[in-house]
Amino acid sequence: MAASADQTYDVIVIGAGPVGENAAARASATGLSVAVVEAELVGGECSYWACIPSKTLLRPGAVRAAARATPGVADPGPLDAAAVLAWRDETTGEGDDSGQERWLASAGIALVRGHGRLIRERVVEVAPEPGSGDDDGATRLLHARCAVVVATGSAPVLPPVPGLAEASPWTSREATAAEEVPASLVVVGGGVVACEMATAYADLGSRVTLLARSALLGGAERFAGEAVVEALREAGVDVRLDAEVSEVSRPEIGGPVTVTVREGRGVEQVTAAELLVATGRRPRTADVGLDSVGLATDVPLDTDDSMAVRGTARAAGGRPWLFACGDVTGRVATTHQGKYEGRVAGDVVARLYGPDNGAPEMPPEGARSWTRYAASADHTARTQVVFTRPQVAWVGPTEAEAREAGLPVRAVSYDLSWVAGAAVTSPDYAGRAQVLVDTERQVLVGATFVGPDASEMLHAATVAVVGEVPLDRLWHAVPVFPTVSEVWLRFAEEYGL
Ligand SMILES: Cc1cc2nc3c(=O)[nH]c(=O)nc-3n(C[C@H](O)[C@H](O)[C@H](O)COP(=O)(O)OP(=O)(O)OC[C@H]3O[C@@H](n4cnc5c(N)ncnc54)[C@H](O)[C@@H]3O)c2cc1C
Ligand SMILES: NC(=O)c1ccc[n+]([C@@H]2O[C@H](COP(=O)([O-])OP(=O)(O)OC[C@H]3O[C@@H](n4cnc5c(N)ncnc54)[C@H](O)[C@@H]3O)[C@@H](O)[C@H]2O)c1
Repeated sequence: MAASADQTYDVIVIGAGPVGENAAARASATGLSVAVVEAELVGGECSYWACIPSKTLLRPGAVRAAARATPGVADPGPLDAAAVLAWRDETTGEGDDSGQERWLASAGIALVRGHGRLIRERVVEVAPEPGSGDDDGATRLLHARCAVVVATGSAPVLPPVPGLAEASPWTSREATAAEEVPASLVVVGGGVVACEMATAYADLGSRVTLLARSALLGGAERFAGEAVVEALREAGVDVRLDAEVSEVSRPEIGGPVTVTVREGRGVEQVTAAELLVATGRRPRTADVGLDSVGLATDVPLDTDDSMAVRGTARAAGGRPWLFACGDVTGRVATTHQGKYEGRVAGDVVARLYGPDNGAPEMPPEGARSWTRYAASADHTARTQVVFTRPQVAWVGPTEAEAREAGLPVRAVSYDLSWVAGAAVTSPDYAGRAQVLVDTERQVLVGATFVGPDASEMLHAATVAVVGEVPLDRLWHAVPVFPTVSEVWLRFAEEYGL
């Protein structure tokens, strides 16, 4: 459904990434009229330059490693890089978002292509983006009868290193969309993007150097980052920790790039065919017109747990009119957690403004925890998987974070290679898992799994954490023999049950 001329909708969502789409779908399903404004591609960063292409680039290496670790399976040899990149293109649709556009239409959601910006309360100006599709070159105004949801995502940050910007380095966009595999690659950063892309490009045959200023995967348990360092080194990646990049030089764009690195032992230069900078992202709030409604720009949009933006005037009846969800809030930067926030925002808007469709009553602010009207899991049960080899998957706080928050926790750790399921997976199976038990309440508050396919083991822990399942009840959740999930029995035994 293409929108035309200036129009009024019940709800306007700025940004049609995975998060905006979810907010729009939940609000629209209740009968509210909804328009989403998109400046680039419907589906957002995740579909074209982030989650989907990166996971496609990582999967062939994981399959090859599994084959190599299984007796009797022939070594598949080097990856066919051209075939991997072609599969990546297939999964991203090569930037064709017509499928997502059809999905919006089928859900009855209007799509307005262009750059959306608030110009006053509940009024969004949409300026055409060159080449963005069905615009007729005219700026249009969209009026929201009820609410505006900002879901504009985030953009990569380049640190202010002399010569870096001029060297035109790759960010995650270029790394996930590359048409060729560079012979050598320097990766700056030690977070999720750096670790995943170092793994993928080493798999694809690049000679990779990873420069991290501290340990790897700072948001995860330390033992997880250490396992990734070891595995990357085994895969041939030159991992340098405590390495500060002080200068970058690239005499010719497209030519070799030289990075000056300060390490404990002195100053060194590393030259490679390409440079990837993966030093974090910032919420995209600079050009959304937030100043027109009295909010600061270029900082994360501060929301409460109903995803209502704090600091804006309220509509009649004290109802909030401005909501935000996903990366733009700075709460959590993953697709799944952002989509959860999008569902919360959509449900809150629908309950506050929509027709009565039998949805549960919304409790007063402060009493909404664990209802569909509050993104409570953002605080206590956020989940993340890093698709390195080994994979790193966790829910809830790390042990250090839990202690800092004053929780009385005991960490119970177990070597995954000791369970029968590991022995029948591979003779070389390596991994570690840890749960955090709140010793006063006798429930799990966090868990970390490091190992092959750890991603698929996480959800059991998430259910236990969110459900606050008492340990003596968890004892009756009998894990299947011989699976790696038998570690759950070992956790209980180690804890003393
Ligand atoms: C390399 C990489 C790999 C990742 N892998 C994973 C993963 O495996 N799993 C995971 O959970 N997360 C992953 N993430 C994180 C994930 O991509 C983000 O958390 C997710 O995309 C956030 O969704 P969003 O809808 O908030 O923002 P986005 O996906 O960024 O979407 C925002 C949309 O808003 C549009 N927009 C912005 N401003 C305007 C405006 N003013 N007007 C109109 N439209 C506008 C943009 O064009 C975009 O389409 C990865 C990130 C990176 C960089
Ligand atoms: N599998 C996934 O869920 C997945 C995959 C990729 C990205 N993401 C999300 O995307 C977001 C961005 O990822 P990211 O890896 O860019 O950020 P990040 O915050 O995970 O890591 C940033 C890294 O850059 C380093 N750094 C920061 N400033 C620096 C500087 N000036 N010089 C040198 N190093 C510097 C930090 O120490 C850290 O190691 C993350 O929040 C992540 O959640 C998720």
